[in-house]
Amino acid sequence: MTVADILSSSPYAHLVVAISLIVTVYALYGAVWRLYLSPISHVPGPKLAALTWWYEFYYDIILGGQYTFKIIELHRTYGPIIRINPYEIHIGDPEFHSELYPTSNRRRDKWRFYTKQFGADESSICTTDHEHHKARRAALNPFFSLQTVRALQPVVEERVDTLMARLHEYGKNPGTQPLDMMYPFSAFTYDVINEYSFARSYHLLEKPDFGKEVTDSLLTGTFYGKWIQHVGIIIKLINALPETISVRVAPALRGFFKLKNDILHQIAEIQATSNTDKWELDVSHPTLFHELLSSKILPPAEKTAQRLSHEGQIIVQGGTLTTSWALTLATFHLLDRPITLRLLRDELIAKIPDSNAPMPVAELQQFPYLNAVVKEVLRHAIGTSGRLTRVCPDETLTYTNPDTDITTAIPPGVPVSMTTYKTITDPDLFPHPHEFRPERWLAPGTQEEQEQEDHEQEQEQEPEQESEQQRLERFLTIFGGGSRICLGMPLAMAELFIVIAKMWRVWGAPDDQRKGDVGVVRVYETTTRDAMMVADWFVPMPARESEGIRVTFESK
Ligand code: HEM
Repeated sequence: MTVADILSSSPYAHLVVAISLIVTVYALYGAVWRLYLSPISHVPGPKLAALTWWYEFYYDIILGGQYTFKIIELHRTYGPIIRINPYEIHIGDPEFHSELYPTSNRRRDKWRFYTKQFGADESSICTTDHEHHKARRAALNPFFSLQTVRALQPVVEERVDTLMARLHEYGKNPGTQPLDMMYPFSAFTYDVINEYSFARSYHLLEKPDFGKEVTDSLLTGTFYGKWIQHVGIIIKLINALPETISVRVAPALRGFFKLKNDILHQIAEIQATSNTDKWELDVSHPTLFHELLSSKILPPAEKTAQRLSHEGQIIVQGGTLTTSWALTLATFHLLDRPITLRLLRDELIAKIPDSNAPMPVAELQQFPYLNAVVKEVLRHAIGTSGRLTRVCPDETLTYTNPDTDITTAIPPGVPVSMTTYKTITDPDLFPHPHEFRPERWLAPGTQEEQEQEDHEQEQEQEPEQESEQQRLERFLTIFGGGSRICLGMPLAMAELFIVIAKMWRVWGAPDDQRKGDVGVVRVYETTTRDAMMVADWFVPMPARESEGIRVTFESK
């Protein structure tokens, strides 16, 4: 059959051929543009990644959260600056962090492809425009400032005491199953963020299974993130369906919908008391929504229930799994490397003679070994394992490769990202990166010697010279950086310091029993493999077959 035969065989044949031609020419032009004409065509990287999104899709969706690892491998092949998809550049040099995420007011927008994954378009974390984000963030900041967190420490402490009581009760029953620590710690962080922000506690800590379903649904939500990012239509379709149908289509999202609805419901309740004498009176302390609804910074359009619910949703999601994973890893690593637990307990017992006395965070943060443990725990926990992408709309960034002295210009408007996981596992910065070594954060010598040394150095050195420890801290970019730095950092730090101090002040390991201990904690069939990230679902995920970080408690 000739082309002429085909064209004359159907009245639509001409149309089909014309459309095919247009699509082919368009695809060819797109390919040529991406490979040779794009403003970032000069940046090294695999041609396939520059040509098509399917490259990233393959690693993240088909192989499951693997692109972060692939990016690190690509850096080894192509150098510190690479192109990782048709539009985005990735930088693997930790020194570039302060340039990409500056603390000054240089504009840093976000990229829609990055923000899509959170499924809460009107929240601060998803706000692409720099100035718009600044306004939204300014309204949130006072509620999560260091001062507010310290003032609301009793809210955190009440939940820590409940957590401790639950663990003690658990340990009284020798026949009970080992505990996957992610559940009690997630119950704790979930209760805290809800009580702290919305004066509402779900009391997951009091539930027999520590509210496992809630933690599982939050984990499922993170799994959907990459799908939403790559196949955005999914969330649109699910949202367009009536909820009764959407929970059937995606039953794993049931918990997520409940979270959204609860938040919307609470906002409506608070809005209803506005301008009445019930405003603030029906809760134990002002809530985030009281703060936002009465904000003088935000215009009315920013105070809609829909927008505030997006803000609330991110705060609950962001405030739960990140910190609970860090606490879970702290439990494992301290028990897995007994010398670290022994040194920590020496310090806690010496500095906190009465284990029932209040432990103000500001004081705990002065304990050198506890500080080192928290930093090392954060480094292992990674926080957000995915790359953080920014767009500089009005400046040309330049990156100079320190090995070759070659400078690459990054035109305005190009999405650029860095990955904290790469930095904190870099053996040149953190030797034996997968080992738990709090001592890397301590200066050599005793604390007193070090203080003396620091003092002498201060006298001798130019003020801008940084010590090795300060340099390492600069690379501990777990909370992000610049104007978009984690909102909940002071709260997360308070939770980590208080829980680790309170727990290990009174619980010992089998070979480390002290006077006044309430019991013994043992690792149960858990190895370092269970504590390692093997997939990046924006938060780090351990191996699928892992049964979690499991321990047993034996109360005295
Ligand atoms: C160890 C615990 C935590 C880690 C490692 C962590 C990490 C991060 C990181 C890396 C970002 C920046 C994301 C970006 O650049 O797009 C971020 C943002 C954020 N975090 Fe956290 N986070 C933690 C705990 C918390 C807690 C307890 C809260 C509760 C309030 C929270 C709420 C948020 C919010 C609302 C944002 C968005 C801020 C904005 O865009 O202005 N996080 N977090």
